[in-house]
Amino acid sequence: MHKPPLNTRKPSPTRWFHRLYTLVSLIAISALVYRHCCNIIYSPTFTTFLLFIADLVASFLWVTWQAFFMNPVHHKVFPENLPQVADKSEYPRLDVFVCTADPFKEPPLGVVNTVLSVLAYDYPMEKLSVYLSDDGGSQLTLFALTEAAKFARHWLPYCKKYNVMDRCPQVYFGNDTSLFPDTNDIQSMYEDMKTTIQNVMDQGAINVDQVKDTRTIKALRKWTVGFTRQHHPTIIEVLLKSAQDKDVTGQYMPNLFYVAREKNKAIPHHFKAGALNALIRASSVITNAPIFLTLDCDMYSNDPKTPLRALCHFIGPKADPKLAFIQFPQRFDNLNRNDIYSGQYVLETGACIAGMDGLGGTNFMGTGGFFRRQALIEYPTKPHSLWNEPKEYGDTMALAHHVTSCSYENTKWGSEIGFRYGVLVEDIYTGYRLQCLGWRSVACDPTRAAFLGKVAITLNDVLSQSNRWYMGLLQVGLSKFSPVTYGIKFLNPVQVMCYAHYNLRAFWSIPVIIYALLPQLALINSLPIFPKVSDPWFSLYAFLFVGSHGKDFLDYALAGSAFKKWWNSRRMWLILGCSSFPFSILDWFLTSIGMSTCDFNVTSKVSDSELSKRYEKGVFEFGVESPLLLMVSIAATVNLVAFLVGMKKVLTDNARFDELFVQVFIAGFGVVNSWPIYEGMVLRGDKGKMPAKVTLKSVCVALFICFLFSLAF
Ligand SMILES: O=c1ccn([C@@H]2O[C@H](COP(=O)(O)OP(=O)(O)O[C@H]3O[C@H](CO)[C@@H](O)[C@H](O)[C@H]3O)[C@@H](O)[C@H]2O)c(=O)[nH]1
Ligand SMILES: [Mn+2]
Repeated sequence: MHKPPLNTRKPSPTRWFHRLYTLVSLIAISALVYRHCCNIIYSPTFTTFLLFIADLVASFLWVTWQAFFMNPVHHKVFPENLPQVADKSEYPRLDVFVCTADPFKEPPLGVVNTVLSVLAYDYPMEKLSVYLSDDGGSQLTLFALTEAAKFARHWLPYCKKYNVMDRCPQVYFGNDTSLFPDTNDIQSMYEDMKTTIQNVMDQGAINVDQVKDTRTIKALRKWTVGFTRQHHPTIIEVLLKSAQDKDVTGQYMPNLFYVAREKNKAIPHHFKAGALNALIRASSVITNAPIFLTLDCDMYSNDPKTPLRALCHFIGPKADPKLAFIQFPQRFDNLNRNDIYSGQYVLETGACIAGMDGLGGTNFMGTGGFFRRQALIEYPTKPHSLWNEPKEYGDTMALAHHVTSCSYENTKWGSEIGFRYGVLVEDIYTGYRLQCLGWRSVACDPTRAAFLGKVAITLNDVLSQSNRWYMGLLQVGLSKFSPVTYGIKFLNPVQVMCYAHYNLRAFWSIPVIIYALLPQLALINSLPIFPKVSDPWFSLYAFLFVGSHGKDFLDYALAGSAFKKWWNSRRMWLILGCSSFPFSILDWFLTSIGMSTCDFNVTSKVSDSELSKRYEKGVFEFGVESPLLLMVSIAATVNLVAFLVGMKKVLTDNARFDELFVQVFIAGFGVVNSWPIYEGMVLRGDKGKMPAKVTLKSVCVALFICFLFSLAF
């Protein structure tokens, strides 16, 4: 019998345009490199050398960036055809892993909203299990989850009865919902749950004596004296058991588990990768679904049919047996209109994943990935036993406790199986290592986002998050598993370029810092360092600048973004280039010589209403004193000084215009981009302005740099 397709794969027609563009630009870049080489040979100065290095690094990153556009493909899925391909009873079981790590940075109310949104998936209930991993080891989180389990008994049948789309209750009740006969009832139940959770959060701790439910009391009593979040035994709680627990209409519920793996101060826990591996093992014992989904605690489900979309790749006669994971790109629901911090990563979560999809497999992004369990527990060719010990534990739960203990980690976990350890970006690293083993991956990017999460909304949070990411990426890029030396043996060379681009992106700081200071300092000292406007080489610079910015703008426009959003993204690249990126390199260096340990600083998902309001308005949030912000202000100040001095020079002496134009332009570009920084430094009076100390320090340092260089030139 002919079965309709579950998915299709189409190369994007835009690839021809990208390839042509890349070719033309490669010629221009070669000309630039030629010019630099001549300069180095015939007028070797410190300046020519620095400019050469800057352009060389920028060219490398630019060329590797083009790799993402060489062969984009789009996968489409047809969940509506599933009934003709498989009976519901044949659907595989599905485990969902939700990770949380800190009840004060990741409010439990948000966490349980995510949990509720996936519990309410349109999927056979007896096949669905949700595991919450709590690296914060917090009673608050467990308590919130028990409340959520009670509310779920009402919420799930309500969602199914009215076929609700927004199954995250916070979102559902936040929208103007259509009123059904029982909407008010369910809403007040939700509000009650919210108040109960809020109350214990306000107290900051749980008074077990105030809890009524005996099962919950028993669970909470596991937090004995001496229990800390860094040091405690495993806690696994079964909050809903599919075969027993029924919702208010008498239907079976999914399974729901709370897991806080054992922590021991003396044993590294490997952050999220460690948490996920503990869940893989615990769930292998308990439910052992062949497919699991990983989610960050802020990434709630925005579409109840998402697992069915994932099935379209995993089942059916044409399913790829070597498919390791399906990535649903990260999307966010709290972005402001023009996305001032460029948190959406428009291209990285759009064009780039389509690009890598066409080259052998999309990168894994940490959240929104449906995995074939087998891919993480064995080699594609060599079967590998999951257990390093015989199953002598009669009781499943005892075994589950055993496999989530720290001592269990003393195996191949993190090196050959499971999410890979040793770097701060376990996600992209694990995806990459799987691909090196011959596994493949695809992207699934439905019009309605499958998941929605939260972007960081203060500049410092954004910068320190990027600091962590790019440090983690460097850990891969500069290790023995670097795509350039290791990946190249297994992957498509163009895909290697993509990974190399991500892994080495922190070096973007080299051209940014050089271009943010050198032309400006030379300008202050009336030293021309670029071709005159009348020089034919000038047109090469103009072409490269306009060409690269124009292409980038076009890529954004094709992704449906407006000009301002694109502009903000360009600004963020400059900001990151002088703050997070150099710090990532420094961190990498300090860690590799053993002078620093890498730490996963969890991004805050809390936002007070004042802060959210300022973010909504699109003003930058500085607020805290931080070296990251200091770097940005220094660069901004140098550019302002240089621009003013330079303008005076070219206006008073017309003859100088020709030779100093490029430098005045670069300083001016810096000034325009730094506008929100100046506002934060001097024009604003609100709480989010740049702290006076940072402003003062940066002005002093900037003036000192200017002075120092006037001696050097
Ligand atoms: O020791 C830890 C630290 C973090 N987490 C969880 O990891 C997730 C991501 O942490 P977050 O602070 O939100 O980091 P982000 O930088 O926003 O996360 C992005 O980058 C991470 C590292 O590359 C990926 O794991 C994430 O999926 C991706 O969204 C959250 O659910 C945390 O609860 C843990 O479970 N244990
Ligand atoms: Mn996050």
